[in-house]
Parts: sequence; structure tokens; C-alpha cells
Amino acid sequence: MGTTPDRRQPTRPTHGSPGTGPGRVPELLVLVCSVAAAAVAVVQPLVLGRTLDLLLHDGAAGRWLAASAALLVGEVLLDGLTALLTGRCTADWTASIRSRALSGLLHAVPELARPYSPGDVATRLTLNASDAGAAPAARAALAASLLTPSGALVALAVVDVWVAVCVLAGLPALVLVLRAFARDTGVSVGAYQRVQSDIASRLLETMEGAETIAAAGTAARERERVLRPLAELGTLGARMWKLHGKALATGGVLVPLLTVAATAVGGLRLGSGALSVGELLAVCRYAQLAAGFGGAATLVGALVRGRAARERTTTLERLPALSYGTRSLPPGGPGALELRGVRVQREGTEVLRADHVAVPGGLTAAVVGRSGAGKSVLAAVAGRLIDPDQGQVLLDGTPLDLLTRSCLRAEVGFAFARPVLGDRTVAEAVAAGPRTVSPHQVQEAIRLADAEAFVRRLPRAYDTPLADTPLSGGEYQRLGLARAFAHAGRLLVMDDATSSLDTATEHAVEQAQRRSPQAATRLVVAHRPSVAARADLVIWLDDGRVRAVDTHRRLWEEAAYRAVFGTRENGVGPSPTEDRPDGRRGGRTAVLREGTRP
Ligand SMILES: Nc1ncnc2c1ncn2[C@@H]1O[C@H](COP(=O)(O)OP(=O)(O)OP(=O)(O)O)[C@@H](O)[C@H]1O
Repeated sequence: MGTTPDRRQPTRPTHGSPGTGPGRVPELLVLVCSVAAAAVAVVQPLVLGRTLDLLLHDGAAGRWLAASAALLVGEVLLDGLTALLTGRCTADWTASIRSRALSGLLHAVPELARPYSPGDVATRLTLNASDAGAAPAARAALAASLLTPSGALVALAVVDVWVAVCVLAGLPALVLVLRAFARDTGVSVGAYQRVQSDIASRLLETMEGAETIAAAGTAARERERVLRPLAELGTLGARMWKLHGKALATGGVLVPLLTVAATAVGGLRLGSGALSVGELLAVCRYAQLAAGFGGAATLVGALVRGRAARERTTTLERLPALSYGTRSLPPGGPGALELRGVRVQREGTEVLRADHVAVPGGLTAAVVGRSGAGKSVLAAVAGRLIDPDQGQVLLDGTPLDLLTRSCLRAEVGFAFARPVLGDRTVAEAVAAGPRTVSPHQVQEAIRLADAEAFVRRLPRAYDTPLADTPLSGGEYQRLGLARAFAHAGRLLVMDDATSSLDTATEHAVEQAQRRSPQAATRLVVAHRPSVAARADLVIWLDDGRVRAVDTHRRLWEEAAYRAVFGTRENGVGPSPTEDRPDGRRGGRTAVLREGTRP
């Protein structure tokens, strides 16, 4: 984001370029080994033929026999080594592709990553990553597998040019079969992978909504919904197998035909004395190897699948990420927040317009408005989870886009309605974040979030793994708050972060946080009038526009403002401080800044 109020574009990610990976070495090793195995396969018939001729003519075949045996052993060893290196190459590429796609996803502007459902992401990071990871080794194997028939053709020409011509005449048919297979299967593979991911997405949605489904008794309908794409998957799978089968069957007919033709020509040449028995043996073997072009169908299939899968992982890898500046904030600033000429558009509609909003340092500002008014968008812009399309957001006078990533994340904290805390212990989950936090600070943050009592009751208190701990929505939310408090910078953005708490707990948390020495400027998305009443000022959003910035008490005089909280136009309903446990205002003086008041 630039500092001029122009339309902003998120920049390309800086966390890895799509072209990099484990490099070409593993692939080259597979290629070298496969080529060596191919060379052994090509030399073998010559040596075997020569050995046979010497044995038939009572010649000294000892050295040739030993060479044949050595070639046999060599072939077995090389095949084994190739398999080992192929596995290694595939594993390295898969891990690299997967971690880059994951990194792209995690660094992306959150709202750009949101359209990818968990099921879709899981498919891309598992099935698609391993298909894409198998492609480099398949490419090396394909190159080597084409070398064997080519070498066999050359060797065939050396032994007998007429048999070589006979085999060569049949090869174009095999190449055409392969090309058609690669083309046709490519179309089906992409569609197949998309449907796989659709099923995974539906399944995850169902698991997330398991309680709703059980309560509504819609299990059968849900099962039908999850499995609905199966019919298409089956059709696409059958088509791919049909294409594969067709390629193999055509190859299966062409290869024996070629071998029989080559053997027939070789037989005639033997009859005319142009070939020895050993040479006929070599010729037959070479004809088989030369027809091995047909066997490349499986590798071509793996390559086509790998390419389609790579497109899907690269999409995640290349998700646009925010760019960061090089500045830090001057120490000791109060955390004054300012929005100037901010505009956010989504799908051609303006979802946020904030001409001028200022929250003085150390105060609490409640963001209120009806559902869809733009509260979360404002919270995201204020903490730079997204950049505005126009305008500037400043913290203590410095535009957020000029700050380094580490400064931004250390100085601006977030707490959400549904925090993601992972499966670590309670203490580790709270300590994880941009700052290094001591065990004492973790305990203090847990106390501030009013979570101490229930954490102490857990089987291993602070050391209880979250994965083993069924927590209520409110308890989980309080741990999310504790994490935000533990890493408090000069601005804390709370987007519905206390929605699962009862009003008494919410108030206790708020009071504790205000008294804390780490108290920061707070921007709180609020739905309850009590929260707005306790805030120092209120940013009132109406249909994406900042309608006013004032105290709750003054705004309450407007019927439209009261209506945000569901009170009746005539003013009958909750008082400005209703649902406040103590009915008192917070201890700070409200400082007013006019927003865009129509
Ligand atoms: N990425 C997006 N693409 C399209 N529209 C969006 C996007 N993000 C937000 N919006 C739209 O912007 C508007 C404001 O959304 P926002 O989530 O800020 O509302 P809100 O006031 O927080 O609502 P609620 O109280 O229901 O959470 C909504 O109409 C929403 O559909």
C-alpha cells in the first residue's frame, strides 16, 4: 500500500517463488539412474546374443557369460536404486510444494484466502500436492523410458538394418496413441480433481454443522448432498480409466505385432545367412524394447495429473499478500488511531466510507451498526488485515502501510469471536504471538480475561493440552482474549471478541483490562448498548458509512441510533446503559472527533 490515497493493490508474496523447490538434483539423479538402467537394458541383448553364439559354436564364452551375469545384477541394482531415488524425489517435491502452498495461504490477505473452503484447501495440500510432487520423477523416468526404445532402435540398426526399418515403420502409430492419450486425459484429470475437492468441502461443511443437522434431522438429505458429486466423479474416473485402458490395449496390440513382424524379418534374414542365432535373439529383444514407447502411457498419465494438480497448488502459493514498509513506531506513543478518507469497495459496492475518524490514544471506541453495516470491515482496515482501496489509516501519526510486519503485528493486536488457538497447552496457546511472553505474563493475561478460575480447574491447569480440553464457546473466547492481552501493543481491535460471554463476565473483562498497566487504545465491535455506553466514544456505522462519532449518551438521543440496538422509535426500550451491570461509566473522559455526520 502506498501512502497516497489511491486505489491499492496487494503485492505479490515475498515468501517463496513458485519456481523454486528442492532443485533439479533429485530429478537428475533419477534421470541418471534410469538412463544407466536403460543403457544396461540396451547392451544386455547384444551381450546375451554374443554369449549364445559362442556357446553354440563351442567358443570360450566365459568372459561373456560373466558380462551377462554382471549386466543382469547391474540392472536389478539400478532398478532398485531408481525406485529409491524416485521415492525421495517425490517426497522432497511434495513436501516443498505443500509447504509453499501453505505458506502462500497463510501469508495471503485473509479475505482473499477466505473463498477457498477448508475441504478445497485440504485437497490441494494433500492429494494435489502429492500428484504434483510425483511429476518431476515421472518426467525423468519418461525421458529415460524414451531413451531405452531409442537406444534399442539404434542397436537394432547396427545388428540388422532391415529389422530396424520394419520396427520404425510401426512406431508412428504408437506415438499417435500416446499423444491422443495425453490430450484427452488432461481434460478429465482437471475436472476430476475439482470434483474431489468439492466432495471434501461438502464433507467438512457437514462436519462443522453436525449439531444443526442432528437437531434438524436432515442427516439423509445431508448425506445425499455430500455424495451428490460422486456420480460426476465416477463418470470422469471411468472416462480416465477408459482412456488409459485404450492406450494400454492399443499399445498391447501394436507391441506384439511389431515384435512378430521383426521376428519374421529376422527369421528370413537368419535363413539367408545374414544373421546368426544369437543375433536373432538380440533382434527380437530389441524389437520389444523399441516398441516400449507404448509403455510410456502410465508416465504420461502421471505427468498430466501432476501438471493439473500443480496448477491447483500454485493458485494458493500465489495468493496476493500484503506488502510491508520499513518504519517502526516511535516508542511510548499513546496509540492514537486515525482514518482519513478511507474507502473500501467489494464487488463494485462501497462497503466502507470513513472520511475522518480519530480515536485518541488510550481510549475505547465502540463500533456499532446494524448487521452488514461494515463493522468488521472497519476493524480489519484499522488493524491492517486489509488495505483500504483509498485513504490512509494512521497509528500515532504513522501510516500503517509504512510499518514493518513485526512492528505492525506487535503494536496492533486482534481478538476475534472464534479465535484459533491450535492444539497446544493453554499456556503455550496464550504465549504464542509476536512478543516473547513470560509465564507470569501469561497468567496475568489469563486473569485479565477472567479465565483463571476455569483454567485452574482443568486437569493440568495451564499445562492442559487444548486438544484434550472440551471448552465452552465463552471459555475458548476468553483464552483468545488472554492471548490478545498477553501481546497487547498500543492498539487492540476486538471484533465480536466477547460475543459468547455473559454481560457480567464481559464487564469484568473490560474493567480488568482498563485497569491493566498494558491498557491500550481499543476498538471494540459492539452489539450490546452496555458496551457502547461504557466506551469513551462510539463510531456509528450505517450502511457502510460512518454516520457519526460521538458519545453513546448523546447518540442515544437519535431514534435511528437507538434502532440499531432494537429499541422502538418512540424511545421506549432500554436506557442508554441498559444491561450494564453497574450502571456507571468508565473512568475516562470522552474526547470527541466528528466523523462524517450527514
Ligand atoms: N470480501 C468481501 N466480498 C464481498 N463483500 C464483502 C466482503 N467483505 C465484506 N463484504 C460486505 O461488506 C458489508 C459489511 O460487512 P461486515 O462484515 O463488515 O458487516 P458487519 O457490520 O460486521 O456485520 P455483522 O454485524 O453481521 O457481523 C456486508 O454487506 C458484506 O457482505
